[in-house]
Amino acid sequence: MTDLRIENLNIIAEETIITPDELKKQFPLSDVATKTVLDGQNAVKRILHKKDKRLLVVVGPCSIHDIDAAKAYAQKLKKLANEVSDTIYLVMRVYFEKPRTTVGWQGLINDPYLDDSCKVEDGLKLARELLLHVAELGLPAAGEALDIVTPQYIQDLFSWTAIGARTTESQSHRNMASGLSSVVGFKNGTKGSIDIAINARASVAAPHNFVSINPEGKVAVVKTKGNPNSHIILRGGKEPNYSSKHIAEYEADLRKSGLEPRIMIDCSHANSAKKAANQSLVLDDLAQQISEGNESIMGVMIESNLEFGCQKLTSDTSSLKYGVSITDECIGWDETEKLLRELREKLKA
Ligand SMILES: O=C[C@H](O)[C@H](O)COP(=O)(O)O
Ligand SMILES: C=C(OP(=O)(O)O)C(=O)O
Repeated sequence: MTDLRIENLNIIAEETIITPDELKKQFPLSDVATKTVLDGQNAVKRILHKKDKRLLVVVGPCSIHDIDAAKAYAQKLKKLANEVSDTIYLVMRVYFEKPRTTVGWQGLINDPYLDDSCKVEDGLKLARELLLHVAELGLPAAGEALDIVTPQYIQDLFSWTAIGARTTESQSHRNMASGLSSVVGFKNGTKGSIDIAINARASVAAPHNFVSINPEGKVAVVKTKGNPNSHIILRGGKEPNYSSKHIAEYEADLRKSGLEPRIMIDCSHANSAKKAANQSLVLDDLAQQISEGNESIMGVMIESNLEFGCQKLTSDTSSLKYGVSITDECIGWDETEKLLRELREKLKA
């Protein structure tokens, strides 16, 4: 018999999950966590608007795949954050959502057991529990908002948010980011286009209306008033784009668009040719530019983990090495500590 179906031809299953309100009831914000996020959001806003002269450093694993390792990393980072806090404001990269060039593991929320079982509800619970743990240490957290619905579940625990290179030009992401309470950074495109990040800044500052879900999990039209707190992130494209020549050009582009030139530089991705060992070269160059008087560099991003490098995710997850990234290469903890202490000395000088 002819199959007469005209929709859902490619859908295998649909499963309803916990609502944002229910998840927040299970993992409520404590007073300490609330204070961490509020202080974190405000500190980043002050840095963005030049009311705080410190350099914002977003540092941490390329992706979180092991909760215990992430907690151990957060513990170390909190100590270092206190040590360098006179010149550097540290925010931990707690990235749960990974965009892929083609296909691959899409992060802890999408697939928490790393085995394609894709237990998203468990992923959301693990993510919220870890974010609460980090906030209760007094450490602010940074995330990439890749999925446009999951912010309803966890965004109250982030002090800074990125929109990635593959989604900066997306209307849905700009709509969603216009409603975020934190500062939002827009990456340049994977091929190096800066105009999409500049346009995203203009877009995100404006009010938007879009379909999403509300805290009770019902489909809702969300109306935003626009997010006035944004900046661009240089992550390299066909080639690195952090040199003083590149930065001067982008400062001029931002000014031409009527935007304050506020720029974060990602030491990883195409700026390091995805080689973790190159991140220190980028950081050195930026420290030099700042000491020579550059005032638009407001932040840097570093991909760092407990251990150097990366490892392939295989079906035998029990063979994974502790503290090693399963996505992009990261620098290890010892180097992270050394680089940030040196950066502090250079900035002080
Ligand atoms: O930061 C992570 C990766 O660069 C990004 O998710 C793309 O990864 P892929 O090219 O390995 O898919
Ligand atoms: C995916 C990331 O970066 P980009 O969007 O620049 O590729 C990231 O920072 O994890």
